[in-house]
Amino acid sequence: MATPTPTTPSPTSTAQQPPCAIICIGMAGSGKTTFMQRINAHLHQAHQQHPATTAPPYVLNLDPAVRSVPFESNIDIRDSVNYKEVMKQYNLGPNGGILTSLNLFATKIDQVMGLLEKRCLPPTPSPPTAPQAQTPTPPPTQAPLLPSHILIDTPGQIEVFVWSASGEILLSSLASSFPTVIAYIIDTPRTTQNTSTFMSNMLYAISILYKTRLPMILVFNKTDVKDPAEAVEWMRDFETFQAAVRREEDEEREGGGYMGSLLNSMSLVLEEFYNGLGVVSVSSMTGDGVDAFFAKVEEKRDEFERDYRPEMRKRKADAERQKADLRDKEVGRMMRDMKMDVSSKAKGTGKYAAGPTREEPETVSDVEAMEDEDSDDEAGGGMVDPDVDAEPDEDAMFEEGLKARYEAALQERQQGGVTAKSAEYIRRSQG
Ligand SMILES: Nc1nc2c(ncn2[C@@H]2O[C@H](COP(=O)(O)OP(=O)(O)OP(=O)(O)O)[C@@H](O)[C@H]2O)c(=O)[nH]1
Repeated sequence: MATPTPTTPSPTSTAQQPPCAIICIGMAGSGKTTFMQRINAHLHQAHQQHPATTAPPYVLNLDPAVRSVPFESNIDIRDSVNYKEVMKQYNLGPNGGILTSLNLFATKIDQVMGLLEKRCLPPTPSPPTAPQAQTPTPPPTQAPLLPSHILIDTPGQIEVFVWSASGEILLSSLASSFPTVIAYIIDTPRTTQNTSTFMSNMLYAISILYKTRLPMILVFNKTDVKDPAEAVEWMRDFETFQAAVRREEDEEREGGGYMGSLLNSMSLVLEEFYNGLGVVSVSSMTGDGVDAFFAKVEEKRDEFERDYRPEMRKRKADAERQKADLRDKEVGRMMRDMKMDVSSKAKGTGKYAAGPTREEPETVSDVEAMEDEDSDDEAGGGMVDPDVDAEPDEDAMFEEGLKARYEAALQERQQGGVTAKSAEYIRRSQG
């Protein structure tokens, strides 16, 4: 099998640009792993041809159930989680095993992201130090080339990855550090068999798009077996699709009815969705269309920076604002509770009531004696006891200090961030 030479020396980006993360998602057997192998080989080849300007990709395998991976991964979920052992230990079936393995892996997301950022992002410049006399400045060293792409293979059970808490943690963590694009791999021969299979696959893609809110490229794979031109035409022109539906109905002379009209209505609704998608035809077997795929990735990278990143920042800022509001409310509530405690203490009704309790008078002479005591107290009332006067200030300072500490503690707890909190949630749910 002839391997085509990459025509674009750098389908890749400039050296110090953060790499684009490409997440390969697709139904079981659609060819994700073969596609990963192909684009990985393509980037390695580009690196060999232009070692001074391009670096090899950084590769992650997130499929815990795959027996062997035909490419070398820098991070492999199987190194930290034993899928078979997980199934045995938790008494799970294959899907539960994959889900639990992903959950266990997601508890290490901080380490994974730390590693990714260390390997794939330029080092943050250290703060300038005061210039010292006689110390010659060392010549600037050449920064190592950064990978232009991060490639991620996922399990074939799409729902397990996309709709799980761990999948969400992995995706959102990646997207918060790198421009991220989803490559939705489609098994062209199977998907374009008929209009309803095609529509089912498109609905799957749309649900992933809306769930992840990341730019998406539809990769029609296995084009060496079947040309996706007809399916692409169905996306571009809904009338062609509706004509195909009618043709199928005529041929089958059954089914028609609601199915045909449902497909027709959906083709109208989906027109908007198709417009936002990148579509490429690829053969992972022959390498056909890989250059076009990387060109599309660059387009989507720009789209991510232009549309998705500001949207992500806005969502993050909203979440931060909500957290801050919640924190203020909690502090307010606590301070109100404390004030109630203090006032009940002042009235002497609580168990910490201030001062010695007074005995109840039993006789008239007792009452007279007590009144005398009171008037004696009042006589000296003009004198201000400095200790008594200082009390409210001390209380206020104590209250302020407590409030500050409480706010700091709340902030610290909340700054544990989504990932740590979610990881904690997963850990608990595993228990
Ligand atoms: N003819 C042809 N076959 C392909 C192509 N891409 C993948 N295949 C075949 O499709 C089958 C499935 O490919 P995989 O790469 O294992 O698919 P996958 O999506 O990773 O599968 P899961 O890991 O089970 O989800 C294999 O037999 C591949 O050889 C292609 O472009 N052309």
